[in-house]
Amino acid sequence: MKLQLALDLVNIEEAKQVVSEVQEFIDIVEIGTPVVINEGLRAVKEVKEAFPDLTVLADLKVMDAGGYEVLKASEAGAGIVTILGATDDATIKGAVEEAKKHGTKILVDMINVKDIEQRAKEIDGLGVDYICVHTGYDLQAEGENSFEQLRTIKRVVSNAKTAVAGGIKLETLPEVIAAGPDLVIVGGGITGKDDKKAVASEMQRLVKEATLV
Ligand SMILES: O=C(CO)[C@H](O)[C@H](O)COP(=O)(O)O
Repeated sequence: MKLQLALDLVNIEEAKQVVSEVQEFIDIVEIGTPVVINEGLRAVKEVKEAFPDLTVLADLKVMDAGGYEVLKASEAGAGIVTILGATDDATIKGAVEEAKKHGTKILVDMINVKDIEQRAKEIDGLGVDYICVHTGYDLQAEGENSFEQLRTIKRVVSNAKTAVAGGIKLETLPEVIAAGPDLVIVGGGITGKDDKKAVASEMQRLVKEATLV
């Protein structure tokens, strides 16, 4: 089980500052969609250059032109690129094909997919690396989370690894870990805390403990 830090509401300098505080406790650093919108793929490039030992995920949430967008993110240094599960199979296949040329991994974000079970089964046959259930900010604000969806994909996905994102906090992490995802993605649960190091350290401890069981 791995821990990914999601950076969403920062610029490049702030991103580097946060990563420098918690880098020893995380496996993957996500350059979130708002950061890419504000700063472009330069954010991926600069963070990868500053932290070459960390895998950088570019949260592009690709919906079309899968091959081209994966190419550009890979050139910038992304080790993982996100594609939306709600898009068509052709886009996902194009992304997977391009990713293989660069050794990049594809994480499919199932945000706003209505029939998670059916779509996860379909996507699991397309050669992607991760299938991720995700409750976005707008539904988090309505009190939703992805924990039940995580149990669903754990049941039906057999090729890809599983991931979960959306509002995970230190207090809810044990419930998430109990469902056994391969990747736990945490944004505000770390970045919103005064002592980011302490929270990230404790999260890493819980994730590692579960991995050893
Ligand atoms: O992709 C995202 C929003 O679309 C976030 O990166 C993801 O939800 C994790 O952040 P948080 O833990 O703050 O919800």
